[in-house]
Order: sequence, then C-alpha cells, then structure tokens
Amino acid sequence: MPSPTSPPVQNNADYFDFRAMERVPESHAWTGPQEYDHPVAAGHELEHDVVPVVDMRDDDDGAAAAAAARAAEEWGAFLLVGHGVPGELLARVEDQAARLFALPEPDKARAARRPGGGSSGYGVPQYLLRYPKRMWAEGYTFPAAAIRSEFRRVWPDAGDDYVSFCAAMDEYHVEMRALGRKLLAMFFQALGLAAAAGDDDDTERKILDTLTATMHLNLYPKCPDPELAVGLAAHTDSGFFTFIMQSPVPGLQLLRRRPSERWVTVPGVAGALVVVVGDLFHVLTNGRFHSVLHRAVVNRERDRISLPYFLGPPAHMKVAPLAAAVALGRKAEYRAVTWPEYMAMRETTFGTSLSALTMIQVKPEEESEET
Ligand SMILES: C=C1C[C@]23C[C@H]1CC[C@H]2[C@@]12CCC[C@@](C)(C(=O)O1)[C@H]2[C@@H]3C(=O)O
Ligand SMILES: O=C(O)CCC(=O)C(=O)O
Ligand SMILES: [Fe+2]
Repeated sequence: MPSPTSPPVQNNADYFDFRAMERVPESHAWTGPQEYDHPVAAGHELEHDVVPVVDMRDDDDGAAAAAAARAAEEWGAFLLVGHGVPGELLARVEDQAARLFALPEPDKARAARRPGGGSSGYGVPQYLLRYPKRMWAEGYTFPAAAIRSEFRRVWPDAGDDYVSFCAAMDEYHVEMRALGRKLLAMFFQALGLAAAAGDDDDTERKILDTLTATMHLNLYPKCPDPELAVGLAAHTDSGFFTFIMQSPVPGLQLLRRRPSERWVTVPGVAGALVVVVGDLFHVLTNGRFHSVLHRAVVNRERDRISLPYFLGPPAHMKVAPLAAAVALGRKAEYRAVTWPEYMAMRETTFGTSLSALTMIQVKPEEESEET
C-alpha cells in the first residue's frame, strides 16, 4: 500500500494531457535546487560560448574530419551543416512527427510502451521514470529497422496517414544512416584509424558495417511555467553518437565545464543537425572524444519538436577501447560492454550525480592483475 505521502504511481503508459494544464502540477514541478543547477550562458557574444559548426563540404585534405574530431574532443557536440540531407525532407519529417503527437489519446495509447517490451513505443522512456518528477514532454521511440510494423499499432488500418508517415520516416532513416556511416568514417580518419581497404576482419570496419539506429521523437509542449518544468533532464546519450534535428525553436543545452560550469544553448539553425557524442564512443576512443551532458528546456510560447537519431553498435557487440586509440604506453581505461549491458548499468545512475562511465572504468589494481 502506498503511504499517503508517496507520489502517485506513474508508469510509462500513463497519459498526461499537457494541453489541458493551466499550471505545472506537483508531478511535473522540479522544485528546490537541481542537480547541474549551473547558470545559462547569456549569449553567443563570448567566443567560448559559440557551439562549433562543422561543414561537411570542407573536404579538401580532411578538413571537415579534423574539425569534427576537434569539436568531439573539446565539446562532445557540434552543429553539422553541408550534410546533404534535403531541407524539404527534414521539414516533412518534423511535420509528420507533429501530426503523430496531435492524434487523439486512444490512438497513441494503442502504441504505448509495454513493460518489459524493450524500449519502443509511445510514452516516457523507462529510464526517465527513475527521476522523482516527470518531464514536460511526450516521446516515441522505435527501431529504425521496424518503422512499418511499429506504426501499425497507431494506424491499424494502414490508411493514407500511415503511408505518408512511414514514407517520411523511411526516407529519413535511409539518409541518416548513410550520413552516420559517413561521419563515423570521418571520425576514424581523423583519429588515424581508417580501416585498411580490403581488410574485412578489422574492428573499425565491423563497427561501420553494423551501425544500428534507434529513432526517437520528442514533443515539448509549450509550458505555463517554464522555470518549474524540465523538458528532458541532464543526461549523456549512451550510444556512439546522436544526430538531433531540432525545430527552429531552441531548447537544447550543452554543459560546458571550462572556464566555468554553465549551460550553452544550441541555436536553432535551419537545416543544421546537432551531433552529440555518446558514452560508447567515449569508450571506443578511450576518452579522447567525450560524451557531453545535455538537457532540453521548455518555453511558454511555442511547442518544440526534436528528433534524435541514435546510432550505436548492434545489441550483441562488445564495445571496448579500440587498440589503435589506446596511446602508446597507456592502458585501456574502460572494460568491454554491450549497449544493452551499459544501459542497464546506467539506469541505476539516473537522477544521481554519478557518471555511468565510472562503473566500467578499469581501476589501477585491476590493471596490474590483467597483465
Ligand atoms: C537507443 C536508446 C537511446 C536511449 C535509450 C534507448 C531508447 C531511448 C533513448 C533515450 C531517449 C531520451 C534520453 C535517453 C537518455 C533515455 O533515457 O532514453 C535516451 C537513451 C540513451 O541515449 O541512452
Ligand atoms: O530535445 C532535444 O534537443 C534533445 C533530445 C535528447 O537529448 C534525447 O532525446 O536524448
Ligand atoms: Fe540526449
């Protein structure tokens, strides 16, 4: 029996009607000093608050690859332009996401995440239920490889809305996966890890060839009290890297640690994609690229949509620092893990100030045993 003081039991299938709210209810009010409660950088007038922009067309002599690697080292994130994904497609995908979220509750409820049913479906990702408060967002997660079967749950009759939704998401997936492979090859090139041609037993080649995508749609409805609500609490992404398409309404913030801790808002640049480095890429590069804490804030005036496209290894693949990324005379800093193993470990750290990377860090005493 829940005690009278315990919060109402909420699970990821519970529907919350944001539109009906005239104020932020207790369940969504993040009162008191928050973790990572750092100031937000005032603007972009300071050079160190300008999010790096990488233009993929700067191709002579690996200039784009070098710029992407530098940004991944220094920021763990950057804006990507010149990526070749048509603006028309980005607009259509965003429009389709907005239509999905605008459907009546029973349609979305049919596709609700099922306890133990993996991470697909409509509703709050299970990891986020670890936080004491709910976030001001609706979400939908699905494997990029199963768009059509997933959305039959929303549109069992497979009518026109279903067809146009799936067409947009399928096209987006094709473009984004190709872009993901291209960026990964650039990262490897910049790290001096370019897979030798014809060498198909090579780890880097295997990673390129098995890159796996999970798609996620976020809607952050406009909020009557944006200071009290949180769109998405501070976290690192767990995979290799994520492309985020954000509507022109900004809301994504990156935690910068130097010269002082502060949140830097990623500007809404039309047609640009944000790249965020995840924990498993941090592992793969033995910490040379670093995963970055980021969060989403909400605003009073406008709904905001974002579409993160998560790229990582297939579920069975163990990820460990690449031999070539471990500098001479150094040790691998992290133990090998699969993506699901890592997500399960990390779940226990959500809502705490621990970084899950420390849970797979090789400690000095283990190093001596291993040799
Ligand atoms: C493929 C992914 C990536 C996941 C887990 C799984 C499905 C849902 C994704 C998110 C989406 C919301 C933030 C995050 C931190 C969360 O809790 O769920 C993401 C997480 C990750 O990047 O680890
Ligand atoms: O909404 C955003 O811009 C960020 C989304 C995000 O970080 C995520 O879903 O992992
Ligand atoms: Fe994220």
